[in-house]
Amino acid sequence: MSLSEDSRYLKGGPVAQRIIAAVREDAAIAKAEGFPPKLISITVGDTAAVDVYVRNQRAKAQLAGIDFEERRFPAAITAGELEAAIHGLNADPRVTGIIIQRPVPVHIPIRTLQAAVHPLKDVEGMHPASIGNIVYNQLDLAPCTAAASVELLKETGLDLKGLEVVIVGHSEIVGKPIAFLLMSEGATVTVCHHMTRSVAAHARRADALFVAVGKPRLIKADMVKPGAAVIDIGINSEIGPDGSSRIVGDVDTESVREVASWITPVPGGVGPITVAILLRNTMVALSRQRALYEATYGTADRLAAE
Ligand SMILES: NC(=O)C1=CN([C@@H]2O[C@H](COP(=O)(O)OP(=O)(O)OC[C@H]3O[C@@H](n4cnc5c(N)ncnc54)[C@H](OP(=O)(O)O)[C@@H]3O)[C@@H](O)[C@H]2O)C=CC1
Ligand SMILES: Nc1nc(=O)c2c([nH]1)NC[C@@H]1CN(c3ccc(C(=O)N[C@@H](CCC(=O)O)C(=O)O)cc3)C=[N+]21
Repeated sequence: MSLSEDSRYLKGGPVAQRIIAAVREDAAIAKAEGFPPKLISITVGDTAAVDVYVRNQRAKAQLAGIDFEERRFPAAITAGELEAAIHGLNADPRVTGIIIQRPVPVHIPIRTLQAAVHPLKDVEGMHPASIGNIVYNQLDLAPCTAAASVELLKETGLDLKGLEVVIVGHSEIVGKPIAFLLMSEGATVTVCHHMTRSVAAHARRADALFVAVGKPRLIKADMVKPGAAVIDIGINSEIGPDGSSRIVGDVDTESVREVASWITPVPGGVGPITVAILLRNTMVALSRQRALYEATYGTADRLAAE
C-alpha cells in the first residue's frame, strides 16, 4: 500500500476543503447582502518563516471569495507606528479581520500588537479577550492552529470525553489554547514543556498526543502508546539528503507510524486546516460585526437607505 493510501494518515486536505466550501457559501451570501469579507495580513520585517503560510492564505482566501490584502512593514518600524496602523484598520468598516503574522522583530512586543486589534476583528483569536472566551467554553473563534489540531483529532472519531491527551509545547498560540479547547470537550489534559521531567513518560500514556515544539524528530516511536493518535503541529524547514530544503514536523513519522493508529503528515496535515480555520474565523468575525451593525442601525433602516 502506498503511504498516501495508508488509513493511519490523518490528512488535512479533505477537512480543509470541506471548511473552505462552507466559507465560500457564507462569503457569497454576505457579499450579496452588502457585507463583503476582507482579511488583512500584517507582516513585519523578515518574512521567511511565514511566507508559506501567507501564500496559502492568499490562495485559499481567493478560492473562498474573501478579499485578501497584505500589508508589509519594514523591520525598523516602531511599535507605536504599528499600533497606529492597526487602529486605522480597526476603524475601517471595509476591513473584517486582521492577522499579525509571527514572528515580529524582537523590539516589537507581539502582545501589545495583538491587544491593539479590535476583538471583533481578531480573526486569530489572540486578543486577551478572545483567549478569555475559550476559557469560558465559548469555542466558535479559537486560535487557528489550535482549532485545526482539534479538528483533525475529531476526524479519528475518538470520543473526547475522558480521553487522555498529552500536549508537548505550551505556547500561547498553540499548546495552551489546544489544552483549553480539549478541556471544554471533556478530555483529561496534560501539558508538557521544556521543564517537564520526562516528556516521554507522559507522552507514552497519551491516547492522543499533540506536538508543537519546533524540533524535528523530537517524538520517537518509544514515546508513543500503541494505538494512539499523534497530531504533529511542527513546521520545520530541513535540508534533505539530496541537498534540497523540505518541510518536516516534530514527529519521527517513519517510526511512529508503526506504533500509532493515526498520525498527521507534515506537510499535508494540520497546516492546510489552519488556513481554512483562519477563513472560517473571518466569517465568524463578520457575522459578529453584522450583528452589532444591525443592532445599532437596524436592518430596515439600512435597506431603506439603499
Ligand atoms: N501548522 C501550523 O499551522 C503551525 C505550526 N507551528 C509550528 O509549531 C511549532 C511550535 O510553534 P510555537 O508554539 O509557535 O513555538 P514556540 O517556540 O512558541 O513554543 C515551543 C514550545 O515547545 C516547548 N519546548 C521546547 N523544547 C522542548 C522540549 N525539548 N520538550 C518539550 N517541550 C519543549 C517550549 O517550552 P518552553 O516555553 O517552556 O521553553 C514551548 O512551549 C513550530 O514548529 C511552528 O513552526 C506554529 C504555528 C502554526
Ligand atoms: N500569527 C501567526 N499565526 C500562525 O498560525 C502562524 C504564524 N503567525 N507564523 C508562522 C506559523 C507557521 N504557520 C503555518 C500554517 C500553515 C502552513 C501550511 O499551510 N502548510 C501546508 C503547506 C506546505 C507547503 O506548501 O509546502 C502543509 O503543511 O501542508 C504552514 C505554516 C502558521 N503560523
